[in-house]
Amino acid sequence: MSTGTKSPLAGLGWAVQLGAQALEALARAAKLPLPRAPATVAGGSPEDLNRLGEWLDAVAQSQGLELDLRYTRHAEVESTLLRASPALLEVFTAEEGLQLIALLGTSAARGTARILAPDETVRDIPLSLLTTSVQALVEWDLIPTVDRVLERTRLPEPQLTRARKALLGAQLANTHLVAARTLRLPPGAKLPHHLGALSAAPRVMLLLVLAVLIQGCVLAGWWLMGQGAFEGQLDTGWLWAWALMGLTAVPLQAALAWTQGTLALDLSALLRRRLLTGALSLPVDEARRGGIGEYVGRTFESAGMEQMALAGSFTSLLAVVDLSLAASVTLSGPAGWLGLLALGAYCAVLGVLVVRQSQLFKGWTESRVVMTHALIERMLGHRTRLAQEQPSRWHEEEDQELARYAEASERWDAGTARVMTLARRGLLPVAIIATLPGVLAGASTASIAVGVGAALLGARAVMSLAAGSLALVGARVLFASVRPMLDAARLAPGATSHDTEDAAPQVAPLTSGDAPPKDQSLLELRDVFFKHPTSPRAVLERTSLTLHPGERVLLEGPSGSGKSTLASILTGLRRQGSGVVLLRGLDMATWTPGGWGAQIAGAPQFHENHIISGTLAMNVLLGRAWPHTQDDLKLARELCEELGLGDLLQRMPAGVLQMVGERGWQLSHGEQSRIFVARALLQRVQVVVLDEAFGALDPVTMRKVMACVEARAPTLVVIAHP
Ligand SMILES: Nc1ncnc2c1ncn2[C@@H]1O[C@H](COP(=O)(O)OP(=O)(O)OP(=O)(O)O)[C@@H](O)[C@H]1O
Repeated sequence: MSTGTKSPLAGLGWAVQLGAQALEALARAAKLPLPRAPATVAGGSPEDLNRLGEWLDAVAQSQGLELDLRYTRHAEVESTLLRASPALLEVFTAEEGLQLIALLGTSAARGTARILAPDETVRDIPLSLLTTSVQALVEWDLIPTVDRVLERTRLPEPQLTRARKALLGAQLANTHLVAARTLRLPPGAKLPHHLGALSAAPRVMLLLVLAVLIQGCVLAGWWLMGQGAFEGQLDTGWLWAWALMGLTAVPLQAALAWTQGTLALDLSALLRRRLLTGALSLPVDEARRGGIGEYVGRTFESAGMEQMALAGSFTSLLAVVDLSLAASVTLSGPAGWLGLLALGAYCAVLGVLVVRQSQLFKGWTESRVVMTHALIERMLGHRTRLAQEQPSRWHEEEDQELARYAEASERWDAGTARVMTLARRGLLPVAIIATLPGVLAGASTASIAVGVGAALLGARAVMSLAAGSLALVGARVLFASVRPMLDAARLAPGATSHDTEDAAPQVAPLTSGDAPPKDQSLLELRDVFFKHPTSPRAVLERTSLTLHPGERVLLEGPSGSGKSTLASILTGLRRQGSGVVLLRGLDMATWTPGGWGAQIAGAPQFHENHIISGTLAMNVLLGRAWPHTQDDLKLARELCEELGLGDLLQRMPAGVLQMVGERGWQLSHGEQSRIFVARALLQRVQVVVLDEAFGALDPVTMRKVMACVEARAPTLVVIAHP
């Protein structure tokens, strides 16, 4: 495929070994915050190009950032690149092989891409060139075949190039590839950093300016009309001026809606990402405390919070602009300072009523959360209750919960109706009373008209402000129930690195598969103590354990003695109460959760583990980078066969790509437990911890599984009953 000519991308791509520098330069150019002390990543450069993605993820994490994969079809690479920046791209050229491109931006109109070259100069290149180089990642092994076909056609250039492109496009129509890795802040990064990255402050300023301009146009229009009418010269010129003011407001209104809509979308996406990350990072005991029902309840509440917070903030913001204009018009009307005082006092009364509403909303929300929790519990325990509970008791609690909910709803609705009616109708009479002294003192007709206009404007602003404030107090109440999840997002990988100004450096995932020398300890526990907050006695007391590379350890103990608790500490799911836990000589506190997880994997007890709805391959390769490579799929098949699942694979029409889980092929107890073992073994970690993983297996299968685990796990901890 070599043409002997210089590649158009020559000198513009970063060598793969310079991936860390490329990421840092890209982050700086894209104005993303970098930590003062980046975390350590073992292995300065990727040793295995098949694991380049994992290595880049680890580097991004060490810099307090994350890479979001833009996985797309061959034909859609260009449209994906248009929305991907800032991003790191893997490209393939015949002359330089695999390289990285730091993409800063794209322009669809000009068809160009702005990239950061290794000498840190910014260059514009054709977007099509970038697209072709990305597509070449999956094309290169097809090109010789396509060229052989085209050779016989003896097509001249440029038809030959076009024909090659068309043939490759047709062949690879359903092939997926990673078009780009977008560099962004992890969801758990500090809120000001996220708001800065979204340019939230200038966008809010723009909103305010647009709102003032729109109201200015409306007021100017009415002033023109009023002026013309009262001076008796309402000719066509005045009407044109009025119409012009009205028309000017139309594009401004469209710009306002666009700015508000796009900002709301960005903020809502940020909130959802943060919630999702938080839900997955909740400490295991905290997540369990409320149970699955409370989890689901909180998720529902988060949707309500998002809606109320966004709608409430925008409505209140625009209402404040309207109210300020209404106040200034009131001042120039016959009511003057008295009118302003009346407006202020009225807003204060409404404010008190709105705050009172928050108590009612809290009660309503609590009864709703209790109801959701109870409903989920009932659904989960449905069969048990059908079989074992007295039918007469089935709906007893449900009826009581419903009655409490209906009562709380009624109180909230009645209160809201009162506030809104007062906001809608109450200000006008107050404004008229405040205007009376001015009118009696002989104010002119024009001045009275201004007073009426101010009252109408004020009434509208007060109504919007009341609606916005009600939504905001509601959002505040819901925030309290969603807060644990939002806070937990800060525990997610990469999220803590920006806060390391005085904290200890964190160790990001080590991508190197090297184990320490055999005489050095790999994992060490010294005098570990652990107690559940709700329990008076400790589960683990002065527990010590040293594990060297390659060792096989069997942990036995009676039921309730703390074996699973110890396993959860080893796998990093729980932090010990006191004592020392060292991995490769480094204390647990110095590792990021991702860094620890990249070294030790565990298969939790059966009832704690889960088959995810998806393909069998996805279930066993859960710990590997997405998308799966052909090598990964081959290994997954091999391992399943070693674990005695070969027969199952043959029965499944789609083999390892068969859908399993709740909505797919229903796996038996023993099959599921072997999938859990395969999942732990395929994580490319140094230590595998299996917690009662063989309980559901017959003796022959168990021997087979044990042999496979012995052969595959570099270092092994098996937990079992005596
Ligand atoms: N949230 C909690 N609050 C208080 N005690 C708890 C909590 N969770 C677990 N425990 C207790 O901690 C102890 C240790 O539990 P663990 O699951 O580690 O035991 P185990 O040795 O693995 O038992 P088994 O062999 O039966 O699985 C048990 O007595 C359990 O009841």
